[in-house]
Amino acid sequence: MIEPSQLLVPGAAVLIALALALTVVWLYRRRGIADALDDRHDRLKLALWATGERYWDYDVESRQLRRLLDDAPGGDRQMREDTVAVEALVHPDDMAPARDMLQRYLDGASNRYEVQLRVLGDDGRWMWVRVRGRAVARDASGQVLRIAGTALDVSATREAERERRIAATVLRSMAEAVAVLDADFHYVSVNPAFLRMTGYAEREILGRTASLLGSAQNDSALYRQIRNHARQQIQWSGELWLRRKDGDETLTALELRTVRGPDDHSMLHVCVFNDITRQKRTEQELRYLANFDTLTDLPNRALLSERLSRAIVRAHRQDSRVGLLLLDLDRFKEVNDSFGHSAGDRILRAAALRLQRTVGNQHTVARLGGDEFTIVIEDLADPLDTERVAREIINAFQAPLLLDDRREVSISPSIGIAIYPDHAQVPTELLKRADTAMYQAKAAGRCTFIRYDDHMDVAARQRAVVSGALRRALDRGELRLVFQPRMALSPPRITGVEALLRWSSPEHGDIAPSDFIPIAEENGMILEIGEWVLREACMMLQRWRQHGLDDMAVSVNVSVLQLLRGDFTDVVARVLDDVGIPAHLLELELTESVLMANAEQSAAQLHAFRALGVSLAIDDFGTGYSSLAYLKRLPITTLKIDKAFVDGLPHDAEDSAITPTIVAMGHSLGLRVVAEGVETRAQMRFLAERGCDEIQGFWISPPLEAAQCLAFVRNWRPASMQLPHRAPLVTSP
Ligand SMILES: Nc1nc2c(ncn2[C@@H]2O[C@H](COP(=O)(O)O[C@H]3[C@@H](O)[C@H](n4cnc5c(=O)[nH]c(N)nc54)O[C@@H]3COP(=O)(O)O)[C@@H](O)[C@H]2O)c(=O)[nH]1
Repeated sequence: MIEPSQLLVPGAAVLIALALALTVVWLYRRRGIADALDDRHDRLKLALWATGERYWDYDVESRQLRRLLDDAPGGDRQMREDTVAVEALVHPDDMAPARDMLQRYLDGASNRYEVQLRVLGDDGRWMWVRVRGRAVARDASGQVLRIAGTALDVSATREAERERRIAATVLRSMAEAVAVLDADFHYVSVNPAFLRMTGYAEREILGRTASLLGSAQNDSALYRQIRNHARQQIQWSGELWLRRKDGDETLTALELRTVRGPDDHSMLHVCVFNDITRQKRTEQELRYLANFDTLTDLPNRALLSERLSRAIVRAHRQDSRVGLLLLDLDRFKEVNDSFGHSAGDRILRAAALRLQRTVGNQHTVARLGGDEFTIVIEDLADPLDTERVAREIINAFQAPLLLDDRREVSISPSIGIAIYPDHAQVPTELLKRADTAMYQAKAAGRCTFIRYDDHMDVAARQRAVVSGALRRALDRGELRLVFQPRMALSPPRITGVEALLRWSSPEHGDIAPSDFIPIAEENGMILEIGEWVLREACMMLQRWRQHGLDDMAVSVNVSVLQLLRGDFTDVVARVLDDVGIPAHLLELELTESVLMANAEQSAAQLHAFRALGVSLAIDDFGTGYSSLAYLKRLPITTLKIDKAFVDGLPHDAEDSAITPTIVAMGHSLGLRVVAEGVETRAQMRFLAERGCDEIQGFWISPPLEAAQCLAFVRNWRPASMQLPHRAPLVTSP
């Protein structure tokens, strides 16, 4: 029989064994669970490490944050963690957004907690983290007690994003047009400046090939060159025409670089375009302005010098000659002043055209300025060829130039010729020689050409010396006036004198007015000298008036420059006023050519002189090209027949026919007619018999010093002249 105690013992033992077994199982399972947990923990740790995320757990009430710190995986299985107050961790500026987000989440406005903020890193620096979390514990009423989640360091991403945004903003706001093309030269990105430059919308460009903007102005070799550079990843820069959507073409400065695309495999061509159309145009305009004369479109002095230099270098190499023609339009200034400056411009343009047509395009025709032109003739086989060209030019100018539809003007050239290497070796000297020759052509009577020779230089140098001396002559008192009496024929009496200028230079001796007045006109001194002459002549007359010669008049020669000076009427009025002689006793003599060339322009001024009461004479009448129609419109009082028509009287048939005609014509216009250069009694008789009003010339008296002139006039008696009775007026031979 089994004792209950015996029964108990095995039962207890079973129980104990069972308990032990259970304990072992439990312990075993617990160990298994712990192992499984450790495993999961490691996996979580691995996952967090792999994603770069950090685990955190936040206690809403204590506002403490428990962090699982980021250790290297596979090492210590004890995860390091710490607990910090949120305020100690989060950047003060980001506390508010963090709290706001928390509140929204706690209020249920957001189904997860997500925010980006700066937290203090392990190294003590702020770093941007993206924080995400959800509630992991709630109380019975559903209130969130804890939130757990992960935090990811996004500093680098944010920096990259910031840089991308800056780059995009810069690209958008860049003045330069930027286009990015893929490896096959298709547009993949363009900026607004590019769209503005090309006139296309973005959708019309993206995906299209670069040839969309191709221009025929670009050489196909240029495209090949650009593409080759791009493919070889060599930077390319240069000029490229782009054809806009509207068909217009834009010249651009292109900078092309090839870079790796974001995937690191593909190539992207980044093109930066600058619109240089205007800059180029400005450059071209500047180059044009620097080298061409804008009025005639001919090369200017600068370009001429360049071409002439090159021609000389070539001629030197080939042992050949270069001819240089320097051409000046005769009396252009007078024509210009007469017809007005815009007409003058038209004449210059027409002259330029005629020159170019005459010499042909193979020779350089340039405008040096004013009415001066040059022609460069290269490969001169014979120096005489320059004269042939000069002759052709003079012939070409025989036909008048068209001023406009209705008017035309005849203008002749004077041409100076110089030849390399015969006359000079360098362009400047060659030009000087041609200029000297041109002056000689002018002096020889204009409308002609003259080839330079060495003697001419002496004359040119002398002219320069005289010009310099003349500038000092007034101040040094080297100028004086002489006076030539003028006599009325019926009844005979001395009516007045013509004041004539004389220059006695201590260095150069007596210089004739015909030599120095053109120089004074050239260098502008005539204005000062002319005013001096006017004042001196009036003062002398006033002195003679005080000696009883109170009905005598004085004539003063007026040069074209004085006439054209706007204030000459004022000068005359002031002198008359200062000196105090009656205006009608002053006569201004203007040469016929001056007056005719300036008829239109100066008519108003002549009327102003007449309004002052001053008399006006046409000097050297018959030598110019006056028309009666013009004469009639001018308020002239006197006509002075040029000595050239008096010289042949009374025997020369032409002079004998012309002078009475001029007398009759003058009278028909109501003018007083004076014959100049009367040297003989026979001339005087002829003129007196034909009704000429007055004479002047050596037969009465040569020009006299002031004192002698006064004595001459005072002592003059009509009987001494043995004057004839007036013959009937003859108007034709
Ligand atoms: N603008 C100015 N021009 C002036 C002035 N003074 C003179 N001149 C001009 O110079 C030119 C030459 O003048 P000049 O050498 O004085 O000769 C004058 C007379 O001496 C000369 N003359 C007069 N009578 C005779 C003569 O019988 N025979 C002869 N062989 N010569 C004679 O003629 C000149 C006068 O010419 P004109 O003026 O045309 O009446 C001359 O063109 C002067 O005008 C000045 O101050 N300003």
